[in-house]
Amino acid sequence: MSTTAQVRQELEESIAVKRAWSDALCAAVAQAAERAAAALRAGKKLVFFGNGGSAADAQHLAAEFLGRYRRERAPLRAIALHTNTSAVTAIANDYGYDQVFVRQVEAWVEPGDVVFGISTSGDSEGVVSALARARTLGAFAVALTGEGGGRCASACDLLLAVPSRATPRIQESHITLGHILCGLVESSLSERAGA
Ligand SMILES: O=C(CO)[C@@H](O)[C@H](O)[C@H](O)[C@H](O)COP(=O)(O)O
Ligand SMILES: [Zn+2]
Repeated sequence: MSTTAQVRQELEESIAVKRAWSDALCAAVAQAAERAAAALRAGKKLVFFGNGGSAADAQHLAAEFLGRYRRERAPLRAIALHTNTSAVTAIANDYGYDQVFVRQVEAWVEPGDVVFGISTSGDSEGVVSALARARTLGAFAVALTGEGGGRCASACDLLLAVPSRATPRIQESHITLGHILCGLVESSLSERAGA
């Protein structure tokens, strides 16, 4: 296969995964946005975490809320848990890598917050345990995963499972649904503010 054909094939795969999103997944994205908007309106916050490419997604989405997605509006409270490299390396070194997110969840998460654990396999221990701990602290836990949700499925309140088992294709859908969620939250908060 030529490299151009390979580019086309990968592009078609990415598009096919997005086309395969069920109505249930679209409804779940809308539900996550409603929960996030309600939390922000109540002065609560959004907390994002994930590993590797999903860490990039976590900080990307937190940045959309802190800065601006598409509308001019006040900054919104959102954090990504891997961005303090001193905390990440110290916790991993002293307590083990699996504790990196759960320990920070214990420090930051309060009742009414919404947490977003991102894992393409759904099985990364640090993400699974941080989702579960956030729930016990009174947060609403959303998991962004691949097909089936893995162990995250039973650790969260709301599962956003992209219908694929290919890590990069799942990540591409995660950032798409994350952007959609940002737009829905901005619209919801702007409508309330009469903008
Ligand atoms: O971005 C990629 C692959 O596209 C990798 O960095 C990937 O995120 C890492 O292998 C992660 O450790 C995978 O973890 P998870 O998504 O299964 O929780
Ligand atoms: Zn990637």
